[in-house]
Amino acid sequence: MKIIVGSKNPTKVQAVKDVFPNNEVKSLSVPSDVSSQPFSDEETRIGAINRATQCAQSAPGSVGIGLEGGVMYVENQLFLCNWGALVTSTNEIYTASGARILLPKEINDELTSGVELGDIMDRYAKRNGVRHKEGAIGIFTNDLVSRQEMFKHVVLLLRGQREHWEK
Ligand SMILES: O=P(O)(O)OP(=O)(O)OP(=O)(O)OC[C@H]1O[C@@H](n2cnc3c(O)ncnc32)[C@H](O)[C@@H]1O
Ligand SMILES: [Mg+2]
Repeated sequence: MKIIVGSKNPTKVQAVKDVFPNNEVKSLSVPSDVSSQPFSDEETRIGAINRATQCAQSAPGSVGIGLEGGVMYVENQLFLCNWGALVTSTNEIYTASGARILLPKEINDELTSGVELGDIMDRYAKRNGVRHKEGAIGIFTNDLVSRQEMFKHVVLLLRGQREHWEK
């Protein structure tokens, strides 16, 4: 069974390889068909499903996985949110969410003026390519949890649900 991940972002591709070490894992750049910076749980989840569906349809018999990062409000405070989706070759859809952590107010202000989180994070952390490495979650957890590790947990939730329901 071939697995196709809907992104070239190494944190996402490597998370899938970690969870499916015995499968062929390919990456494919597909649009999420939601905003480049999703602003709710719902929008982020739909982005993940859209990516996974396009991957599954790109090669008959394969499984598609979509991973999407976004932000969401909880009682007027902005949190990082993450969603994953796994779509089978018969179009069964499994979804799971990842960790949520609070983002500082100054990031909220820049995001609402239209800048993408990935770009804000590089300036904020004075690092390069944060979205492809530790991620915002790495920066704000003192590098204890990386973006890849967070996505790995999401992919484990996807794999486990599929195994449970297809038994
Ligand atoms: O190439 P793709 O797969 O699109 O990877 P991406 O890094 O753009 O990631 P997403 O589209 O899933 O994330 C949506 C936006 O939120 C940003 N983002 C989400 N989580 C992030 C994180 O942990 N660190 C840095 N940027 C993050 C990301 O850079 C985008 O601007
Ligand atoms: Mg993106």
